[in-house]
Amino acid sequence: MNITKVVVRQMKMGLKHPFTTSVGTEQYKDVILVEVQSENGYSGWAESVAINEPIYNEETVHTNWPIMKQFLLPKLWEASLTHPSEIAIRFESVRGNFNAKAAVEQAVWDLYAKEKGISLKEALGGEYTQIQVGVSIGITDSIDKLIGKIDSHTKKGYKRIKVKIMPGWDVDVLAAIRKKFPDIELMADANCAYTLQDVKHLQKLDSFNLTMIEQPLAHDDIIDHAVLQRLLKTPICLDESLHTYEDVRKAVNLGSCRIVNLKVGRVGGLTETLKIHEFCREKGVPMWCGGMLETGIGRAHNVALSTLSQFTYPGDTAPSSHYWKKDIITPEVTMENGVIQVPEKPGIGYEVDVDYIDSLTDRKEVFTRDQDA
Ligand SMILES: O=C(O)CCC(=O)C1=CC=C[C@@H](O)[C@@H]1C(=O)O
Ligand SMILES: [Mg+2]
Repeated sequence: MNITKVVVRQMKMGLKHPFTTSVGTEQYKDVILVEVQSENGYSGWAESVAINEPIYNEETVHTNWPIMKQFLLPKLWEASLTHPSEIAIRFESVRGNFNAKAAVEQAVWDLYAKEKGISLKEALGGEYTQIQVGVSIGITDSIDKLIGKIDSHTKKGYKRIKVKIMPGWDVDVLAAIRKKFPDIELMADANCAYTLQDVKHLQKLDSFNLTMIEQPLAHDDIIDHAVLQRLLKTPICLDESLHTYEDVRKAVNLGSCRIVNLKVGRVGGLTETLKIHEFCREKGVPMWCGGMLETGIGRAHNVALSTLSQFTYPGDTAPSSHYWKKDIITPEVTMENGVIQVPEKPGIGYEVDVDYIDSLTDRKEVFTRDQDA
């Protein structure tokens, strides 16, 4: 693959519904899109999951741009590529900045698959022809409103309901949910809202038959999570704490988690995702695809990686219509009876609506091989 041009865009899309977690509320998304073009005329696409403020991790759309421009994109020109995994090696000298690295690396994976004429699922070694879909419901103004949302989403066929919890919005909420929905597959995401001082309180969650409790403690911890897991019956799933294969290896070996939420943007891309997947497969650790309110381009990547064999739990991979009035891909990602049919077309398998993207674009920069990036 000879990459000749890269287009970086920042666009704004309004979410259909504000999304509230223990760390804040998102009403819209500023999204950085990366398009890599090859001399053969193909375009590979991906998006950064970085948001406007450093509340989920330390990156933002504002940090992504200079890191891509100064340190990542010039590495694309170093030599031609035979496989996208070579990008991850070139990016090793750049510390952190996993969202930015992933967006560039994933776009190269899409380009690679399109040049080969195979789906991204096939390029990754995926197996499933359809994926089970879960939905993540943000914190609401009242328990009744949350119950109403769970009811409507359950009727839409979602295979798993994820609710957000935090101190003061947890035990009563889960008790009300279980009273109304005793049998649904239910999990809770705390987004780092508790500490080891809350152990006694967190042990009350064991009575709600949750499939997992996601990221109860600090975003940069695996030690306290190992202490907590030994005191809980419910499996802990980690999200924010896991940035690399090494983090996952240590967390699993320490007993900090029994389930892994895999967000390709959090771990720096699909090559690292495959390393983590292989480790979890060998250790028998179940995985699922986490979401970052992606547009259709990021969603398409998530659908493809959810076909890997160890992704045995429904992911946060709701269809386009759950988030957007109009998505930036055609067809949009749709769901029937709680499953998404995995596209078999080359690359991410959906057409990118470039005209619509350009109508939403606030900033755009073109980088070429013979330019000082
Ligand atoms: O994309 C989705 O539907 C999942 C959304 C979601 O749960 C999250 C999005 C962004 C950051 C987090 O607050 C949270 C998560 O922790 O998974
Ligand atoms: Mg999470």
